[in-house]
Amino acid sequence: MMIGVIADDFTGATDIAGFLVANGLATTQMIGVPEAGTTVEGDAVVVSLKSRSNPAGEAVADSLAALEWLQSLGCRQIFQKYCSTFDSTAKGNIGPVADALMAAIGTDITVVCPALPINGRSIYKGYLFVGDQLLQESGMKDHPITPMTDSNLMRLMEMQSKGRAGVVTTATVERGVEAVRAEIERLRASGVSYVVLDAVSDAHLDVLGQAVADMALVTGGSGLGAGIARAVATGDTGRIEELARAAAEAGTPLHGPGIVISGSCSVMTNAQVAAYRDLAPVFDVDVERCLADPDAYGAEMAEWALAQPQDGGRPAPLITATAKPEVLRGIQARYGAAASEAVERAFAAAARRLADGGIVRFVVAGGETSGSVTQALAVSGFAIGPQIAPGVPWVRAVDRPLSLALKSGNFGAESFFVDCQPAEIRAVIGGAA
Ligand SMILES: Nc1ncnc2c1ncn2[C@@H]1O[C@H](COP(=O)(O)OP(=O)(O)O)[C@@H](O)[C@H]1O
Ligand SMILES: O=C(O)[C@@H](O)C(=O)COP(=O)(O)O
Repeated sequence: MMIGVIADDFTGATDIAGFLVANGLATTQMIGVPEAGTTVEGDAVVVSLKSRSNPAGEAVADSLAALEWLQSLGCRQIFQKYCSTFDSTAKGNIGPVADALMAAIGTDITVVCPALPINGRSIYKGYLFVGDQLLQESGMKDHPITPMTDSNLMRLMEMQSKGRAGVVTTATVERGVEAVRAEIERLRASGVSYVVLDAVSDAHLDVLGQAVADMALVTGGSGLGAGIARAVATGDTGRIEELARAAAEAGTPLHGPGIVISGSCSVMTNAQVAAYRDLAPVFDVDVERCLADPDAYGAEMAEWALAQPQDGGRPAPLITATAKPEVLRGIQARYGAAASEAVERAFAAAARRLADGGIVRFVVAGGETSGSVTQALAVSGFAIGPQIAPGVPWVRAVDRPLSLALKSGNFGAESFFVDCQPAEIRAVIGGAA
């Protein structure tokens, strides 16, 4: 096994797994840390944790347990995967987890690179941009759990971790692989532990992937994962085609009734919900009812969805808690973090009942939301299929007949929920081919 990934949420895990497969590495995604002794074949394995927003001590313990299992498989590189919008404030978990992984692995240096240019996340002089905006000016400033008010990755890492941070700038990246390696070494010798890597294009990620392919620990987003995969994959086009065929077979969504569950409040998910609302039956979640009795209310959502006909070209029903920033601010001012937790718990209860009721295709928007839903479905791992949009592959549960599309908050086009419908339904309601 070459690469072991520890992902801090479930959409992040499917995101990087999809890019590793697309760039030539046979990859399996595990849900939580498998029992000791569990073995997996392939070039890469991704452990999905739900550790982005829990207390740092828990995130560290879960990540170290994942590390131990990955080391038992003989992984020669560990990849700490977090969000391309960093999703980690001054008190966040990325620094504490990175500190703990460095100590456990026995290294004094790692890199920090959440860039994902294909989805508009780029890093310039250590500042993270989302599209044309600094991270702190993007929709991420209003995130319900991790509002991002700083865009400087060096500052964020130094606030969260024990180490000092430095940066390899675009100018160095453009001088090539050896220049990047030399700069990382120079920074290490000067006492830096966290080297932020600038990247504004896939060409930069190619250079970076080659430069860090031999490091024991790297940290970042799926863009760096793709760069490393391109650097270490055999380059044999036959093998890449064979992997693509295997992925298509493993990941092709199952036929049968589906559901769309949306718990992300991102700008893009708001637009996707608005677009799908005109086409499909919709259940708008009442947060107060989630707070009052999440399990009973979740079951009620599921009964509503199961009663919606899906024959005759009708799209899957949508259950949504997605709210605009001003509405969310009101809810949070009134109920605090309990509101988000209650919504997640209600979605978990709904998911269990939906699967028991025969739903075989789950499209879920939001990382925390996807974590709750997937954990409720009690699956142990995913085979990774083709990407619906960059960073969102179809995945197939390995131990039950379930297909899932776990969508990161800001990923996918406005038509994403339509794009996830079977071809015969898209032919009726429109959407991508
Ligand atoms: N209307 C709402 N009120 C309060 N919290 C909400 C509401 N809708 C969703 N949430 C919560 O917001 C969080 C969104 O996070 P997540 O699912 O990770 O989305 P994203 O991928 O956009 O970060 C979840 O915990 C979800 O339960
Ligand atoms: O890099 C990304 O944006 C994703 O891989 C990711 O981590 C998704 O997290 P959410 O936005 O919370 O879904």
